[in-house]
Amino acid sequence: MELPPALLRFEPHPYIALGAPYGRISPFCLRSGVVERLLEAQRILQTNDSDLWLIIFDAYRPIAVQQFMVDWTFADLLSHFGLDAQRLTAQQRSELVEQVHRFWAEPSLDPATPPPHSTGAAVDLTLADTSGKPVAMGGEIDEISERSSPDHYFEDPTEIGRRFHYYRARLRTAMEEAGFQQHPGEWWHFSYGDQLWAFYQQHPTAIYGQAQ
Ligand SMILES: C[C@@H](N)C(=O)N[C@H](C)C(=O)O
Ligand SMILES: [Zn+2]
Repeated sequence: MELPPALLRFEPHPYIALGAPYGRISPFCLRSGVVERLLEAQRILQTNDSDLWLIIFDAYRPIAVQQFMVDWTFADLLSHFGLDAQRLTAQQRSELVEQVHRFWAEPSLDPATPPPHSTGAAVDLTLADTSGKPVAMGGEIDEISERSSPDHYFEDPTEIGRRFHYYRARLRTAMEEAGFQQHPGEWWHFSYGDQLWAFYQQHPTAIYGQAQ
């Protein structure tokens, strides 16, 4: 189902802005059981701090878009390091591919291993203030760096580091209390009912497979 207006979203959608092939499909869709839990997470968040809101960065992602974003991220890394795709050594290529797949799931077409967002059960999100502006979390969503680890600022003694950790903890606590599982390497990625959730929650199987 389409996300309700009670949940803020990034506009324009970041991957549509990059030209990702959604066709007529909305990226702001999720399983209804997942939407209910998101609303519950926002309610929990606001019982502790009424000035904070959830803001959705990305939700449902067709496999063609997963492939597009894997290719886009590879090209972005090439340009970041000033490398030419035609002149890569085998080792350089495999190191770049490994970096991409530390953050992006394989765009698998096998129904037994669907990419998380293709199930409609995974969501990338952050916190916003009362004006709808995303809160500084000490790293950008989709950033390929050590800062993306949820506990990156855990022992940071600086005031700003403590603030980043505080907001990351607020997001995680609200989402976990509503039943979500956080990705161990990405502070912004949560799911309910997909394979990653089942693995960490020791649930015998995922609740949701690839959505059509
Ligand atoms: C990179 C991020 N947007 C993301 O969603 N990562 C997970 C692991 C995925 O690709 O499903
Ligand atoms: Zn994600």
